[in-house]
Amino acid sequence: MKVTIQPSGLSGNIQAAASKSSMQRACAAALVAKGESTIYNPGHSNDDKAALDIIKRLGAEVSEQGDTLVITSNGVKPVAPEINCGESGLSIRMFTPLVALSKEKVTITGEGSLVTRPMNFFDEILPQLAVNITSNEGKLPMAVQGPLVPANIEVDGSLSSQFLTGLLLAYAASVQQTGATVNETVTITVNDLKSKPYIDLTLDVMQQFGLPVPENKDHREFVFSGQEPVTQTAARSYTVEGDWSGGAFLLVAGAIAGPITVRGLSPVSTQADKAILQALIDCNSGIAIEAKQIVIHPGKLKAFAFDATDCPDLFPPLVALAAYCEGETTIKGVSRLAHKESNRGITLQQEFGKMGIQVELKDDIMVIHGGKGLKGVVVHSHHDHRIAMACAVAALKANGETIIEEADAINKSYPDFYEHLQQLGAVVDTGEKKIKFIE
Ligand SMILES: O=C(O)C1=C[C@@H](OP(=O)(O)O)[C@@H](O)[C@H](O)C1
Ligand SMILES: C=C(OP(=O)(O)O)C(=O)O
Repeated sequence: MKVTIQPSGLSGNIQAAASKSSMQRACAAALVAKGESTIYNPGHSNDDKAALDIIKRLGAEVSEQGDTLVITSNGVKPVAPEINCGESGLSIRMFTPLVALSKEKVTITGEGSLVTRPMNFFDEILPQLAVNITSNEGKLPMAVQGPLVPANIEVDGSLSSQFLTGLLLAYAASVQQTGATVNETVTITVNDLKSKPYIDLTLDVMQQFGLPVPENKDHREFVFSGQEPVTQTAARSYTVEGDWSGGAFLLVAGAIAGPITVRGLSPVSTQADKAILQALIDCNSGIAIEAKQIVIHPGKLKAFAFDATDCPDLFPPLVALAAYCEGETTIKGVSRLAHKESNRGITLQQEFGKMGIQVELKDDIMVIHGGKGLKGVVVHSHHDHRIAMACAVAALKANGETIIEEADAINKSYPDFYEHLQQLGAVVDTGEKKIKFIE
């Protein structure tokens, strides 16, 4: 799918989409926490759909009640021999240890970029937890057979925090259901953990679903205390948070082409990408952060310095912002980008290069030479949702029309993104005819 964007000014209000990080964790927690979970504000991105399909295949029942989902689960009880994680890195890394809670052998597959993303963490770690695993040399497909038995282990957290998210949920489920560590403790020790706030989100969701929460010793050791097995748990409800990762694109769009007001982003969220606020302040955009909304408009934008090591998904919106900031913006953490949906350091360099913005990669630092104007050209998403969204936002003040190829990549995290830009007044042609109903 091609999307064409004309230079546009924005105005008005928009509600941020549901966070796939929050929604996918809620699906996993509802599966293992047992009993009934009511999920408010559920997301409908492809990654969210993948997570819902996975929990159904692992035995949960999901019913839609208006805008709400009710998930009923009796723990991990696979009803299919295979789960498909679509293109979701979080789903595969979070659900693999959960699948391994069962004694059934389950095959784990995925699609698109996921088949080339590294999973060898599991080849090394799961056998230490009594799980049989086969993989395609550290890639998909994998097959696992448990039941996983929590043990004291030491893991590497430098490639991704998502593996740790999966282990934390699996240990919590096992401790709660089998009381495996009654009278003792069990510890996951993590070396060089990156994307730390994502682990805070995991612990927050575990707590909200009544799962045992380990003691977090400086993001270095996670210590579960023993407890008696729990057979019955009370019903619970969870509201999926507004998405700071997708919301960052809206906020940058406001800083480039606003004024706009973004609602539904909680200032007290543990989401990593809330850190976009600091960059928006540092670059001199006009921003007012209120309890229930953020109002943002362009200022005399200037270059800024930012460390995105723990919030790597901010690179694409930050590059779009930096392109409009006078001077050399530096962003640290490029090495975190190699194994996302595309190799994002390179794809940002290529696509913004086409728009006339020089992006340099110097070891772990990205330098963006901004403030000289952007050309309206044809760019390509590399089938990466965040590259498509970065290009779309950058296009808003280019000197002519921008065409984004494979623009439908946004469905992975933010299917309503182009529609939201249109609602804010951007001239965006998605090739889809809109039928207007007259009341
Ligand atoms: O746990 C999560 O929800 C995520 C963690 C991050 O991955 P890494 O931990 O691999 O950096 C992030 O990039 C990804 O989009 C979502
Ligand atoms: C990298 C991403 O997601 P995941 O790793 O879950 O596929 C992302 O959303 O940018």
